[in-house]
Amino acid sequence: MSPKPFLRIENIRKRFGSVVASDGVSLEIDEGEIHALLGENGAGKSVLMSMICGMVRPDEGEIVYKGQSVRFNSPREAIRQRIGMVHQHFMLVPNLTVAENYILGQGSALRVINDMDKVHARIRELSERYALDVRPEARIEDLSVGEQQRVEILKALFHGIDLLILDEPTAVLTPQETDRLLALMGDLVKDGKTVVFISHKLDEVMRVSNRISVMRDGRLVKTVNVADTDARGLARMMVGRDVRMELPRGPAAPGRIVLSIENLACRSETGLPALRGVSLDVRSGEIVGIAGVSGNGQTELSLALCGLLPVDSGRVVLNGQDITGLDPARINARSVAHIPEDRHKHGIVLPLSLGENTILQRYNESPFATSGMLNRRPIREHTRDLIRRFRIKSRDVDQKISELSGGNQQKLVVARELARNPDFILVNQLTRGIDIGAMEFVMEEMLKQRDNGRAILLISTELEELFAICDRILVMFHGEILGELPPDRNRLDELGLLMAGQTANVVQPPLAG
Ligand SMILES: Nc1ncnc2c1ncn2[C@@H]1O[C@H](COP(=O)(O)OP(=O)(O)OP(=O)(O)O)[C@@H](O)[C@H]1O
Repeated sequence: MSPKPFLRIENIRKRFGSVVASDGVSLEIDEGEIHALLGENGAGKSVLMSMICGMVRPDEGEIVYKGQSVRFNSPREAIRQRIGMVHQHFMLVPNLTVAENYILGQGSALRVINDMDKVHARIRELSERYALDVRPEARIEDLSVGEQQRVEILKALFHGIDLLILDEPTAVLTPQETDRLLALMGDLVKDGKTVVFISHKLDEVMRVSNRISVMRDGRLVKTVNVADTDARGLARMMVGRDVRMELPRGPAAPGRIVLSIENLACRSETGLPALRGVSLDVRSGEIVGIAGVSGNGQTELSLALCGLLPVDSGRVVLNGQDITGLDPARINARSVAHIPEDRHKHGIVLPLSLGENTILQRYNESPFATSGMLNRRPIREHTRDLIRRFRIKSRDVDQKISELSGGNQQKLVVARELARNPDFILVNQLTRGIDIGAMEFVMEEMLKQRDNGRAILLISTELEELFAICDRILVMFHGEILGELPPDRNRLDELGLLMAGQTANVVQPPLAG
């Protein structure tokens, strides 16, 4: 007889108005396994996991955990039963320390650990045991995204968990941080814990999981052993068709210089030098990639280009005009599209509707407004058109964008920005959170924009994305451009060396001008 499953979900249903997020899902998780959950954007992965951790209440169905039927009314109740979840967007209070975040709202549950010294000691102990590098006194706002994620994971361990659910944990991590996280999952399992993680990255899913469940349209398609499948088969199961791993594309035909960056220097939000004299040109009809380990000035480069970070010295010239130091609205108005790295901070306004988000920068433009009044019909028609073309899974244009799945929010940002017919498109992490079927579509759209003469600067930590659509790749290290390479996968080693800051044996780009 097979052992009783650790967690059994039976015929779970969840609707949001007319959207069926879970349509009778049954799934079993074994104790001590790493179980990956795959599926297209909006397939219902996050909602399903949120029901297990008490964030969302199912309409119907049963969750049987450690042999008992359970129904959690809040994440706190789930944590009491030793189930923790780390969400796509972290739930930490930025101006508090790590330790303060952990005890926030704990009340009487903290009787056992009733003074701060003990809390700090416990955090240090767990941090050391799992090599998490988390300092209890560190303030959340001073930490990088990768560090904040480790703080979230340690928070779950601090409260004591047997089951850890991670929602797209590697989307925001560098390759090195990803390796570290995957190793951590292995360590947790060795300590008797069970891990469920959601991902769109088939290679990492294949690397660490024991079993993989694929969801589509609110249903479970299948659960497979990792040994019985491969990336191509998984992609087909997810999307329902074969996904091309290589995009066909013709050579670029670069024209005039659209964007010219000259010796740009600026500091990060925390006041440290971030760009140390960056110079580059982007011509019409080409996609220039910026590769690099994140934290080497890419964030500051994109923020400075769209007026969100002050420039210390140097110039940014767009279509022959100096735009250095202009405010974001003025830069926007000069035919610059921006697909930001952090969509919640710079891309969308969560409490607004899809329609309102679609015209964020055009709310006083014809046909969307006349004499300061919004025209609902053209806004709705334009939004509906984008939803249809980009296959954005949504209920209605008046729906709040916060109700969309993460990948569908990203698709809306990409669709909105490309629809503005910009001369220059600045992209930082194009496909973050987007499923592999939609990724193919979004990358093809970028190539179409290139062929229509747009100038595109694509900053990415995903080398595959850079190889797939860029015409040349520049490498950033310590706030400088260290070199340039063609998008040739055979030169991956050279690219890796440049990303690590080593310039020996690498051909330098010709001097600009
Ligand atoms: N609070 C909500 N109100 C309305 N609809 C919602 C809400 N939360 C989720 N949905 C809808 O439920 C469906 C499933 O969403 P879910 O976030 O689970 O998708 P996902 O598989 O995690 O997608 P992604 O890969 O893009 O993160 C989507 O159509 C989404 O718009």
